[in-house]
Amino acid sequence: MLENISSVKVSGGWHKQYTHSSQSTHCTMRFAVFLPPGASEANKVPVLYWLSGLTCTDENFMQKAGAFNKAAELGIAIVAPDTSPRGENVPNEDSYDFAQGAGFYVNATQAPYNTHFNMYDYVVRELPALIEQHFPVTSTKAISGHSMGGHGALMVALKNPTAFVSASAFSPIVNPIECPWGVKAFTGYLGNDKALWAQYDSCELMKNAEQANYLPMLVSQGDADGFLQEQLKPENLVAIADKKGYPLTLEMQAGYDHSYFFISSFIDQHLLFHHQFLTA
Ligand SMILES: CC(=O)Oc1ccc2c(C)cc(=O)oc2c1
Repeated sequence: MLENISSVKVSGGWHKQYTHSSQSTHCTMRFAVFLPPGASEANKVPVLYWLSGLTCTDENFMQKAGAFNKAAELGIAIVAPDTSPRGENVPNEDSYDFAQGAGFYVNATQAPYNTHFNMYDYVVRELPALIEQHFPVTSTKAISGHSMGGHGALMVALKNPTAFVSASAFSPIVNPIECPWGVKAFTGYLGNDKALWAQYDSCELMKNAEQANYLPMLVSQGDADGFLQEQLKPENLVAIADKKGYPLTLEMQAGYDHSYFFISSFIDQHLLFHHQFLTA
């Protein structure tokens, strides 16, 4: 049961927010959807799923990315979930990079996180099913995200190559098992089983990808991003892609940082990238 909590007209389409009771995270979840002009049961549109980064909610991308004019022009719906389960009964920590606001798009195995922190199931299964049931969209999907959400987008696409037509990311954490944010989150959510960690690591997943399942992938990275060397390490993914002939394009952008100023500067390019596969 969806509860509509806001509806605002934008770029000729509609931005709407909803809450619902989630079977994956066992709490109330919120998401936002942008429906382009003309989307209807008679004219269903494809969907770009956007996964946000640490500390974000469904609102950051929708309010700051400036994606609506181009998405409206291209006829693409955008769905932005929250970045974690939330609420009084959901475990939390006094830190920006773990627990509420930092679900890392995994299914936690460790108590007390394993009841609610099942963001992988939520974004891969529950949310798309809900979206396809309640909105005028097709089942054709692409996925993108930023930082922790860039990790989520690439990882989810690599694990589900037939569910998505393309994947992209801004400033993604491409190798979480080899960076401080990822090690902290995976230890907390998944325990010490490094084989389980590898199942959520884009570099490890790309190493094992079969050519028949390769997806077009675009990564944008600012070279003035303070997290580039310690946390993000896009060169690790590029090395694997080059070795395997995986169709990954990394675009380094001079002078850009980790913020939504960067995302808003290149979101049109990412929408055009996805559009060619969403409409193929
Ligand atoms: C709105 C905004 O700027 O979001 C934002 C800021 C910083 C970060 C960091 C440091 C990591 C991340 O995963 O996401 C993220 C998002």
